[in-house]
Amino acid sequence: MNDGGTSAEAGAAPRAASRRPLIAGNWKMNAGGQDACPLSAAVAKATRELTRAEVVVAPPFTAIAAVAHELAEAKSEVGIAAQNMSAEVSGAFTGEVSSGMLKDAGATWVILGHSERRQLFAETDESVARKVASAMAAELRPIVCVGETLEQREAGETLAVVERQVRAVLDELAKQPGFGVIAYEPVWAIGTGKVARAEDAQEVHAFIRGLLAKASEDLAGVTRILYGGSVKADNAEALLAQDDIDGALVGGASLDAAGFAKIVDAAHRLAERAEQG
Ligand SMILES: O=C[C@H](O)COP(=O)(O)O
Repeated sequence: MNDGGTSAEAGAAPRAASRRPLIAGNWKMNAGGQDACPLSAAVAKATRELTRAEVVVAPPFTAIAAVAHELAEAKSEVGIAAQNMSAEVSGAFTGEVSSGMLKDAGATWVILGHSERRQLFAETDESVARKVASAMAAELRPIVCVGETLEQREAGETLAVVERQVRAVLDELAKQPGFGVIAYEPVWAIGTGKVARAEDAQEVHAFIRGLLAKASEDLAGVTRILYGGSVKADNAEALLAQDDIDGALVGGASLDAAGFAKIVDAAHRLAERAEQG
């Protein structure tokens, strides 16, 4: 990828055994009603044996409690993420949902700073950083999304944009290395079917790891960096095989349990192969 220069060294830390691949399904504003439980049950069933990968689903707020109940009944290891939360703990914030409410409902993860939140709901690096701090204080694991728009990419600004977004949350993530996750999602690849070339994605992931290493080598070694943007069963393996791609944040393809399970399977098999040397 030809992009503007920045200072972080790429690929600062080798793939660590502690970075179990994580495949998270962001349902976005879908499957928030009657369809949430059958979908989560189908994901649980289809991924049960794929234990080398960690699996998370992110239903809309309205379905979190029902999905948590469904997964508990199934004795499933599939985790639950919310798609957003308030940085505030409680009070007069009509329409907002706090970290405590999400935990009570059964979430242990929260997606923060998704590009749809940044673009459509005016979230900024500062507001995302506040949310990350609030989530971590409540022991809710953040999946922090970063990524450039097409315009920024074409202007050669990819690494500068990603650096700015990562730096905004670096101090928080460094407080508890490995607790939070970063998802690199080039905005032009989200929901468009235009997936980043694996080597281009790897370059940005290595760059992000280099930024983490500036805070601490430990942080760089244990932080999982997911790729997101039109990940599907047929392109997952090439992406997940990259040294610094530790999983995927899947949108559209996570609404089909069988297709989603194929992505999890790719991560599981790659991890198995890596273990066998
Ligand atoms: O959170 C998920 C991403 O926005 C990717 O969505 P997508 O897989 O539909 O492109």
